[in-house]
Amino acid sequence: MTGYNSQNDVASSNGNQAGATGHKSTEYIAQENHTYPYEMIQEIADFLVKGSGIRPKIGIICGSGLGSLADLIQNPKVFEYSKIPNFPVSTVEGHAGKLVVGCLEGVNVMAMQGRFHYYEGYPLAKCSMPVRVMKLCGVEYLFATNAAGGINPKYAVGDIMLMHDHVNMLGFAGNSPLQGPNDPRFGPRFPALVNSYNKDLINKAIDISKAMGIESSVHVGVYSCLGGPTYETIAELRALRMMGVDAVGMSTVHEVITARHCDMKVFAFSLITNKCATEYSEKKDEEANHDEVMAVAKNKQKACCEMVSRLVAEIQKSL
Ligand SMILES: O=P(O)(O)O[C@@H]1C[C@H](O)[C@@H](CO)O1
Ligand SMILES: Nc1nc2[nH]cnc2c(=O)[nH]1
Repeated sequence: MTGYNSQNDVASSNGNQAGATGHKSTEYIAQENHTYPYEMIQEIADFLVKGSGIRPKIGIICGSGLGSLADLIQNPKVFEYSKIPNFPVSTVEGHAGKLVVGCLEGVNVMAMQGRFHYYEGYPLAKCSMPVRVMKLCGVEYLFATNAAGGINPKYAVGDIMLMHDHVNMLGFAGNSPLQGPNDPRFGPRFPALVNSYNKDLINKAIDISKAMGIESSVHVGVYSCLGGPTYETIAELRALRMMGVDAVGMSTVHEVITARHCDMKVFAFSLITNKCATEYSEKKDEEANHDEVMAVAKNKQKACCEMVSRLVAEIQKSL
């Protein structure tokens, strides 16, 4: 271990502060931005590969209430986040805080039962750090799932939206998981994000939805991530709709950015857990709440699990 702890007080690591030239070292700037050096990510990846004896090809991030996706995994080796060196811990209900490594449909996979959100107090680089860990474990495909509010009036609660693009509201505000010094071993300084969501995987998922008989409740749309933890105001929802956003949440975008930066193929979907009101109303039952989000996710976990395992089986055919 390098001994570096991203939660350390930056000022206490005086060895890395501005030198005689007045310039801050790259390592110091990395610490200041709470980014993880490549070597530290490598150490976490080595710990997981050694501990599981597996090099996963697909990484899965389970959204709120969708942790049962990881229960599909055969011969699972389970790592509690608190036992993984330098890993953050999950603090949100519906995010168990476990990493499950094993086999799904004949493919080695790694699933996060619990992700890290910006509103938990973690900087974006820390929220999406596990994606880099996945990469160094050998992961080539990222499957990211989330619970989201449906803004598109055609979406119903319980529908699935396959993400084909996103609007990065945190990025509009100047925040990025790639902020700070760039390590080219992960990817380029200025990555392009057009075609971030793999078209082939989206098409396969559409075919799967037809085979499952659920195509009328599966859509292809645009997701936007806000910082949370508040749900949106009516004015914000109207603005998002005008921007072409179909579903809104508090995650995924920074994970996708990190995955594309290191050239992973990305598939992502939102489970629509609530309809976002765009008209003013005093009715309490029209307000979004996390209990409803969790209940809908629990109800729909079977379909979500089937979608994921069938898509993994499709990937297996092409390996
Ligand atoms: O982790 P995801 O994006 O699935 O969770 C969503 C966003 C918040 O964490 C929570 C709000 O209910 O659900
Ligand atoms: N931001 C946001 N996140 C959600 N997660 C589940 N539902 C919602 C929602 O309506 N808004």
